[in-house]
Amino acid sequence: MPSSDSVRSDHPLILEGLSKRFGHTLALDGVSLEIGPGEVFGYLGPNGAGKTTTIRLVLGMIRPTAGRASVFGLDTWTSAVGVHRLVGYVPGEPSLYPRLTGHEHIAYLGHLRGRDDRARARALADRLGLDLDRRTRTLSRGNRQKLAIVLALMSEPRLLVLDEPTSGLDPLVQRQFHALLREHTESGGSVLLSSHILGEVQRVADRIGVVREGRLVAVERLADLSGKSLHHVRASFAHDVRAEEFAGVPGVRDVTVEGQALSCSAPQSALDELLRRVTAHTVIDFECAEAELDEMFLTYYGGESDAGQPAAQNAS
Ligand SMILES: Nc1ncnc2c1ncn2[C@@H]1O[C@H](COP(=O)(O)OP(=O)(O)OP(=O)(O)O)[C@@H](O)[C@H]1O
Repeated sequence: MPSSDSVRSDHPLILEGLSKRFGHTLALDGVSLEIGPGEVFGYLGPNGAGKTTTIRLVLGMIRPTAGRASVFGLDTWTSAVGVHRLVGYVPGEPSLYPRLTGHEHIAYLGHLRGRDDRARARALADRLGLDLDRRTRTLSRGNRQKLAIVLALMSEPRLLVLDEPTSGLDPLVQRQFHALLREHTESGGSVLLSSHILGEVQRVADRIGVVREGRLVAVERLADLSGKSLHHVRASFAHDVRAEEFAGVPGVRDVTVEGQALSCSAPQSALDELLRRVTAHTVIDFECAEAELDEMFLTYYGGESDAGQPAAQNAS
């Protein structure tokens, strides 16, 4: 039988009853979670839910009020230096030295870490289309984000912690970035990916945790969550339509029809049938947009704070 410590040291990340209080604010309230080798865990929540607080605890930047976080068995507060060797971090707003170039950042970090990752960093920059010769103060937000990704990935960390990493990246670069994440997980690396946008994590995550008011209210496999993601649908037709035609689709809600215009909300699982009914008519305009995550919370995890408890028990 392996000892409990050796079990822990196999785990890229374990949160156990992790809580953080700032004065009167309980920013994080007893979050427990395990991320396995090769797993991408999407950590979703609206603004102020506690995502950044969790990341700061995972990186050992702040001390838990209760509970603990460990990375490969190392307590992130008491062994922060060891943890930093294993973790690559991409912040939402990278803090870079404005007068240094990309190359100089790479050399500086390599010096701090005592290793030479320049060749790998150059290869990463090439794939992302980043010019390492420019001073970072002249870089666009997207290029600053690319540099942060290069700096986090170049040392081949075993756990990547990403805070809304693709918010400044164009779709082509996002695709490259997702390919890099896949390579990372295929070689056994793990990812904690925090975001308030479901779409951002949906493309890459294996499991998704929903955090609200400091509590983990649900943990689900991606396949189960995607059927629930809520969409707003609007359509204009060449002639009058009746609300009943659309209201009959299971899951479709808030159906309103005003003359020739339909609007309603539908979970992803209902879109196919809804579209069939829409295209039975002559469509002159159509719009389908994923609802903001906050709204999805209100729909599936809102109301009573215990709404997501059964799902939360699946946290493993
Ligand atoms: N240093 C601090 N002092 C006081 N309150 C804080 C501090 N840091 C965070 N909080 C509070 O803790 C709660 C959680 O904040 P946190 O930044 O973790 O949320 P978040 O999910 O990352 O939100 P966002 O997406 O807006 O970054 C908020 O109510 C926030 O105001």
